[in-house]
Amino acid sequence: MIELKNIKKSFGDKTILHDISAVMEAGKCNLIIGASGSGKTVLTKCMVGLFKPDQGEILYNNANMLQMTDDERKQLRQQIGMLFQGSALFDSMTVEQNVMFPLNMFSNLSYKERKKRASEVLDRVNLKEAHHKYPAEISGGMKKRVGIARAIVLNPKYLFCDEPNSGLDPQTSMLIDKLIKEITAEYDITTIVVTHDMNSVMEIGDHIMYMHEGKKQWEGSNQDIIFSKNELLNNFIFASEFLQDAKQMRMMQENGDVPKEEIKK
Ligand SMILES: Nc1ncnc2c1ncn2[C@@H]1O[C@H](COP(=O)(O)OP(=O)(O)OP(=O)(O)O)[C@@H](O)[C@H]1O
Repeated sequence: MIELKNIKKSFGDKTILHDISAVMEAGKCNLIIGASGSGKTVLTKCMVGLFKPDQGEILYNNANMLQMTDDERKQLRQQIGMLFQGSALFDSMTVEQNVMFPLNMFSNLSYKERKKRASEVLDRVNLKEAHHKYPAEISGGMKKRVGIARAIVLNPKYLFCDEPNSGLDPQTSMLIDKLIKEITAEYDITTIVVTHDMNSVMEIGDHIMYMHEGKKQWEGSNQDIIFSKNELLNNFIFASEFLQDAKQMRMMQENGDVPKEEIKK
C-alpha cells in the first residue's frame, strides 16, 4: 500500500499539487485520471522519488520515503517496476536482453539464473517466441508486453504504468489492461496506472483518483464512478460515449429503460 499525505509541490511560484492525500491499495489497480496538465505525472514522479514534494508524506507500507536514507531509498527503488509511455526499450538490445537488463544491474544472480528468470516473465506475458527479436521487429502491443516483463522481472511490490495504452488499438489495449490486472492480483502488487483511457477505467479501475488542476477531486471504484455527483468528474468522464453507454446500461438494469439525455444529469 502507498499512502500520500498532504502532498504539495510548486515549480517557482506555480503550485502544481495542492495538498493531495490518497491511498493506493495493495493488490489492486489504482488509476490516476485527469485532463492534460492536471498534475498526474508530477504526482507519480513524486511517488517514485524523481521529484521531491515541498510538503507531505509518501508512505510505502508505513515507511516515509521522504525520510529514508539513500540506502533505504535505493532498496525501495528496487521494489518499484515501471512501464514507461512508449515502452522505452533499448533498440540495440534483443527482447531478452531488455528484460535481463534490470537483473544485470540489480541482482546477484548468475547468467544462467538471469536468463531463466527473463524467460519466465517473457512466458508470463505470452512472448515465448520473441526472445531474440529486436524492438524494431515487433508490434507496439508486443513492445508493451516486453515493457511489462522488464517491469516485473525483479518481482516488484509496486508497479507504475504511464499511459499503458497510448498508441495501441482498442483490442490490444484491452489485452494489455487484462495483463496488468492479472499480474497485479497474481503477484499482489500495488499498481498505479496513469491513464486517459475510459475503457481502462471501467475494466481495471479497482480504485480511481480523479485530479483537476492539481487537486484530488474524487476517488472511488469503477462501480461508483458513473454515479458520481461531482460535476467536474462528470464533465471529464462523460466526454466518453463509452461511459454514457455503460451508465445507461446500468440504469436500465436497475430502473428499466432510461433515455440517453437523462444520463448526464
Ligand atoms: N519540471 C517541471 N518544471 C516546471 N513545471 C512543470 C514541470 N513538470 C511539469 N510541470 C507543470 O506541471 C503541470 C502538470 O503537469 P503534468 O505533466 O503533471 O500533467 P499531466 O496531468 O501528467 O498531463 P498529461 O496528461 O498531458 O501527461 C503542468 O502545468 C506542467 O507544465
